[in-house]
Amino acid sequence: MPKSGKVKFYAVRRGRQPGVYTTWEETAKQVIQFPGAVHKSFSTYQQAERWSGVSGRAERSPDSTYLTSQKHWRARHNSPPRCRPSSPLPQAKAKSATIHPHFPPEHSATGQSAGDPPLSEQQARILARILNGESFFFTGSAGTGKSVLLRAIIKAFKEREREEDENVETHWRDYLNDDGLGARGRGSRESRDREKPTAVKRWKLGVTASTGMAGVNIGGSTVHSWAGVGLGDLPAQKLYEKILRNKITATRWRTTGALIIDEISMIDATLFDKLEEIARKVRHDPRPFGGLQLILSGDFFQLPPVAKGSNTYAFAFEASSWSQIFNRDKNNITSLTRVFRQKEDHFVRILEGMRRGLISDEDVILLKSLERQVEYEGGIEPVGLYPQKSEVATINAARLGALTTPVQIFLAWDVPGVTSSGYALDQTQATASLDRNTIWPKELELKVGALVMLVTNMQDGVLVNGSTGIVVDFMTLADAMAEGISSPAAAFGGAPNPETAWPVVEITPVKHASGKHSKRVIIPSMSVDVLNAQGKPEATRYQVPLILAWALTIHKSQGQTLERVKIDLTKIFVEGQTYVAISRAVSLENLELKNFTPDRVMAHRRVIEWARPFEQEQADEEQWDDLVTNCDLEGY
Ligand SMILES: Nc1ncnc2c1ncn2[C@@H]1O[C@H](COP(=O)(O)OP(=O)(O)OP(=O)(O)O)[C@@H](O)[C@H]1O
Repeated sequence: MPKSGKVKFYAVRRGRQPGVYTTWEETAKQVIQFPGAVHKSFSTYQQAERWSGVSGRAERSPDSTYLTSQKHWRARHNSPPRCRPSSPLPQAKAKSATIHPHFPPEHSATGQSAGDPPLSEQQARILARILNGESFFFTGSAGTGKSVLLRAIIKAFKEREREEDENVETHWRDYLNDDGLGARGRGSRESRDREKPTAVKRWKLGVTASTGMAGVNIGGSTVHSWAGVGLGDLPAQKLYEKILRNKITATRWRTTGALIIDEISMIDATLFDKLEEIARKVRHDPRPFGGLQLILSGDFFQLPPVAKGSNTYAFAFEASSWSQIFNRDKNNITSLTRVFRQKEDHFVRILEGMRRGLISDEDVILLKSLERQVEYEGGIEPVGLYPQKSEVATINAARLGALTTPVQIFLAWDVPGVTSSGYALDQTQATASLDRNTIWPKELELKVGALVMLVTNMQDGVLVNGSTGIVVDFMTLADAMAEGISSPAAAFGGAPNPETAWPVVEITPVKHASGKHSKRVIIPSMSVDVLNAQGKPEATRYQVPLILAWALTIHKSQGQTLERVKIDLTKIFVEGQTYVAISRAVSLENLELKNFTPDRVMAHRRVIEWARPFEQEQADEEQWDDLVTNCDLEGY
């Protein structure tokens, strides 16, 4: 159960059997599909009982309370553990505090990329397990820091890979040059015994995602391109043969130690199984995924795989090979539980219910009350989120057209590169790839007064992907500096033309983070790469990293944190869409919601059923951890 505070007791006021429950599984039985169900979570039993209005009917189940670690407990005891009467009261949960991780040198995690916050204890623990070579799937509600953790993992692997490259080079030199003849020669006993360096590099990491845009966001490619499977439509055997014909792709499969796939919720089961089979065959290794360490990230409650022709899809967790890699025995699925994006407990709780398709009557009333216009000081409007592309284009064009100030057009400069198989793209292909895989526009029309959103991180930790503002002027870099207008350090990376007048943007003040203020910045041209599977640019676009922000598709907003949001839910058409949209907002105060009705809250039934046991088990384990941390246990 995600928490900004600690949640332990579920009070059901209206449901099949009102009362207090200690597990979500029991609670869900009372409220799911019960018309008008009302429930709420509390950190103490007394509060929950009072709120439920039902006394003496608590369904406290010892079995569920001590589920996972009780295996260990029961090996020695006949009864569940109890705190000694003299034991101190439970403390605030230490594990939700932010800490700087400490690891032994061989597993040191140097942490997050520039501008990211330090990892929480839970994020750091997952990083440590991944650096120990375990395949791992980390999931979690929106805003629990999956992307932050992923960036830290990539950074740690890159550092290790550099060290490993140096070691492998030395190892080969020793292996080949021993006795001056090489190990293939007559060499000494020592040289014959020397182990041949392995082809697989443990720290060589494939950085991929299910979509091009998600891939660009983490500095990787699509998993399709990395794997050399094109659209992945052919049978596995045909794809395998295709890969063998391409030496570079086959070598990539064979030498990689670990593979990241981000936004795994959008990969369907058939592709997952095909990749697994290909991995075994290409790597000549019978283990699942050919022994490749798999690092998956994503949230199945968010956007599902894109349905093709038949309009049906199966989730990756329904793939037949999934449970060979991720299962209870390995304990290698973890849900990040602390929500960082939203600070209000109440909002976090509403989102948590919504993620599972649940909404109480009280919360419906609250969400309906958000259909109002929020007045912001300084007049910077919220970003509008809509389900459909066509709506977005119309709204932005109309709003820009209504401004009477002169238009400034910034044309992107696209530079073709090469694909991972060495094929040089032409100009049209490069532009098509950039349009498909990035949100950066080919042609950007701006006017003073336009609402814009930044589409890249500025590495300063202040201006981030998703920051919004209003264009207030156009200036050369020199003039802006003379006027004291700040220019992000990253802005100089693209060596922009000194004669060009670039947009000056008044950035929305960030209310919910300390040390951040409204400010004017000049945003010159910068660059974005679509990388091929070898990490080299397949195409590069130089452009001002802004888009019009009166309207944005919910799809493109995935992964973003938005300070001021306006959402129209009229045309919601897929499970998870309402949740993705609303969870972009950081506060209820700065959220405008149009046309909210409970039926817009849809979660996929198969995802709910799949997630329940492991989320339950994790919640129980955390309760267990609390118990042993906070209690002086009797019986040991
Ligand atoms: N350990 C942390 N300490 C403080 N803030 C954090 C931490 N981890 C993440 N955050 C912040 O929480 C917000 C959401 O993080 P992030 O985008 O990584 O979440 P996510 O789980 O990937 O969300 P989504 O599923 O919506 O894409 C960001 O503003 C990020 O800086």
